[in-house]
Amino acid sequence: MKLRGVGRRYGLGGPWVLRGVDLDLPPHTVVRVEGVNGSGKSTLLRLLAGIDTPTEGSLTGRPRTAYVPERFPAALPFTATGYLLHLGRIHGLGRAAAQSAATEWLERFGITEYARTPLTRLSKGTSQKIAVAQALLAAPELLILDEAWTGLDTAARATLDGAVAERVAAGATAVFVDHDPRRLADAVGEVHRVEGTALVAVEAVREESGPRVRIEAAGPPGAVLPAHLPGAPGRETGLDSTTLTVAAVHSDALLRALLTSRPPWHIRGVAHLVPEDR
Ligand SMILES: Nc1ncnc2c1ncn2[C@@H]1O[C@H](COP(=O)(O)OP(=O)(O)OP(=O)(O)O)[C@@H](O)[C@H]1O
Repeated sequence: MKLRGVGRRYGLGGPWVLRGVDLDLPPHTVVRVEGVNGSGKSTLLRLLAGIDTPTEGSLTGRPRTAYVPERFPAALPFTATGYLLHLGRIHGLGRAAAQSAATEWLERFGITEYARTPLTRLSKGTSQKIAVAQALLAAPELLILDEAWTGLDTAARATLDGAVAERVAAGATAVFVDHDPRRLADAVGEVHRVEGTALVAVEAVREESGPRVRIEAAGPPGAVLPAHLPGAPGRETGLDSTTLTVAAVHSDALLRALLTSRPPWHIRGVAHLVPEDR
């Protein structure tokens, strides 16, 4: 998805919260959005999620999108499963697929026992698990997470981290805001900061100066590597294998992308590079 000249202000003649925002969301990428309190991070995420529209400028190329808002509207008249089924249908799943996805995500978050509990009777933590589960149900291509980890226990945070990694390895883009600067630190590919009304790209210094990993991969005869791979690895094609070099922060996502591509690639070797190897 591309944003060009996007601006948002609230009310007639209110101050601009965001203005002149240009942003490309590449596949296979985790994008962190930073900024001080009240700077416009949630405003940007709502625009990306498609639940708000810009006052000016354009968003093009809308992928299948799912969104975890900063605050989950817990007063809805559904049971946990009823809500997940409803959202699954909204995300385009058929009845059976929505049912099995709802069951799977209740299990993954360890809340199967609350399947029939009304949302209004769930604890804050369990409600937040439902808020996250509804976004993961239909394998979105763009996953927008506004402080989605807040209120989750340690196990659920790890489940969400793993789910983000799965989606990104499968080609999705994940955009998130979180108060913890270490959140998804090993997976973040791009950082953007809201400064004033502008969105500024933060240099991924860590990527350029940090450790790198070399992966030797072999595909079936004639197979071509996907054009977009996590971390945009350097490629060297050998006789019967390809050597990919990538910032270590992207190596897990790259390995997953190779192993889960169709047809899958075989991993012959993985080496951590020390600076003199480069
Ligand atoms: N629906 C709205 N109506 C009017 N003003 C709004 C609305 N939503 C946000 N704002 C204003 O827009 C500005 C940016 O708010 P936003 O919630 O996007 O910031 P944020 O960076 O996400 O803040 P925080 O870190 O506190 O969550 C604030 O001044 C806020 O008061």
